Amino acid sequence: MSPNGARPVRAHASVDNLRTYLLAAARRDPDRPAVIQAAADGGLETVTYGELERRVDRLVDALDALGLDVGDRVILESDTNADAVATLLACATLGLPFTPTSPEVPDERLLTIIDSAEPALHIQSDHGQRTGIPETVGTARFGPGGLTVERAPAPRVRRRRVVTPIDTAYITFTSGTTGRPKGVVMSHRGVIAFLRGAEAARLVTAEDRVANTSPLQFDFALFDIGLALGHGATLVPVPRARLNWPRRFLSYLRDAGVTQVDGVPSVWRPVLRHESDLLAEMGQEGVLSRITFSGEDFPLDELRRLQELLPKARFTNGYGATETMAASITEVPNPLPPGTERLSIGYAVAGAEMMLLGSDGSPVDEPGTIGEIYLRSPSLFSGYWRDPEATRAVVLPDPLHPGSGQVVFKTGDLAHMGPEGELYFRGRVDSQVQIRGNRVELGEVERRIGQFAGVTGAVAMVLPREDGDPLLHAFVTCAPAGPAPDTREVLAFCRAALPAYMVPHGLSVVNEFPVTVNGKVDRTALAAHVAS
Ligand SMILES: Nc1ncnc2c1ncn2[C@@H]1O[C@H](COS(=O)(=O)NC(=O)C[C@H](N)c2cccc(Br)c2)[C@@H](O)[C@H]1O
Repeated sequence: MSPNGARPVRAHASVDNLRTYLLAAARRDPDRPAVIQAAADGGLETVTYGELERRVDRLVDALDALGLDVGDRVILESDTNADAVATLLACATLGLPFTPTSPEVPDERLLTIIDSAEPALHIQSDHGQRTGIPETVGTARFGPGGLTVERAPAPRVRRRRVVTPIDTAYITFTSGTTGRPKGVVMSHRGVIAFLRGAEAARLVTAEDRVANTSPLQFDFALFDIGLALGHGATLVPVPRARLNWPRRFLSYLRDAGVTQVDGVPSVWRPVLRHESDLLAEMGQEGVLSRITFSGEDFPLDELRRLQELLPKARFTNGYGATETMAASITEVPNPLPPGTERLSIGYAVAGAEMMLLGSDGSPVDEPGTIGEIYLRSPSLFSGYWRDPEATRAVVLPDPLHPGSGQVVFKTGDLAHMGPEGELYFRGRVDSQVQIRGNRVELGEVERRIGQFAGVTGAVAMVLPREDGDPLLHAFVTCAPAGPAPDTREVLAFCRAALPAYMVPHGLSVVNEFPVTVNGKVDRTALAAHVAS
């Protein structure tokens, strides 16, 4: 509280603020490396925890001078790097919710987000290319030299005094399967609760160098920042240009001394296809000690090939949704036991609990029976931005104690329980399709096709049709060396193991699967492929 009770010059961050949590290591050992990143001259540069904190505080002063109030939104558009991290920490210090986005997000999507979030400020890096930000939004740039304001935000009255743990740390807009982006509002308390829960998984020590390969608007990137800095380790953001060149990607990891790589399964596809020898060499060196993946099922044949090349590495399957940051972190045996059909998503992280409910809302505790995952978690989001109806659809009264005021998160994911209560992902509720009156889990079809010799990946979907039943169609990628698999043989292979209604009506061989900006397989783009 300010001494004479007058409006404070700036709200001060209390306990449990993203900035205090992520810069704790700067107290202990300011000279340790916080970020190792690509330098302008093409080499690498290190930013220590002490230097990072200095940049944060300089940005706090500059942002504070703009007179924004706790809760005023800031769009942070950048690749992941030390100055982007400093900027989001400066926002956290002042209680300014940041909406992370990245340069490759198309203009019209950014404008949709701006229209919804009504931010006070858009900040991009010194060399950011974005133009056309609406006049109602202030604009600024950040860099190692601090903040440059191009257009000051409209003045406003400051009403808040303290940034509390339940204030919003970030609002990240998910594309959402329904198309209209939904703003996931995450509080400081929520994101810190998940990061604390993840600490119990002991993924990282202070000596680790954690490579982030996700774009900033994907909360996997925020997790990587939190995981690395929260443990006093070193974050190594991988420039997107490097990700598309497997050789440059691997040499970057090697040059930076990366010990862990976090990313969605698709980041490994080009490496497996073009640079398996170099990866095998690195596997023998034993520097890469952990691979953490999340976002979607890791196709098992690709995972097995990755494990063969990295026999000394540990593998971690991170499962969960942005609405709770995530839910579980599960060690994957390396090598996968032969005959493994599915990866476990284990148990919720410390402090949270997953349970299965049947479509009638009653608990499912019979091993093997499919139910929908409901999550009880302190990292539950505050709700969808300006969309109470969508919020009410997924934040539900605790099914075990409906009158208690307790709520759980309805994940929309299906799973079955194993013998010890560990869960196995069985697809999304909305990826169950009806084919000729039969319920089909597309993942089952994909799994069968993926077992066909020479097929390296399979995606199944129903293609809408004006008249008659929707048609089941499959897309496959195949090994670059071998011949393209014969469609008739693949469909016969499916018929040998699947009921007729689960056998695709058509099959298309594609060179590679298109991916969304977050790196997940882009099913919409695939469907358009057939329509074209
Ligand atoms: N490991 C899996 N196996 C299978 N299906 C997965 C996995 N992880 C997700 N999914 C699917 O993706 C949905 C959710 O998508 S999301 O909101 O974009 N979030 C994400 O993908 C990433 C997630 N926020 C996250 C962020 C940081 C760390 C971790 Br650790 C996880 C889930 O509901 C699942 O359907």
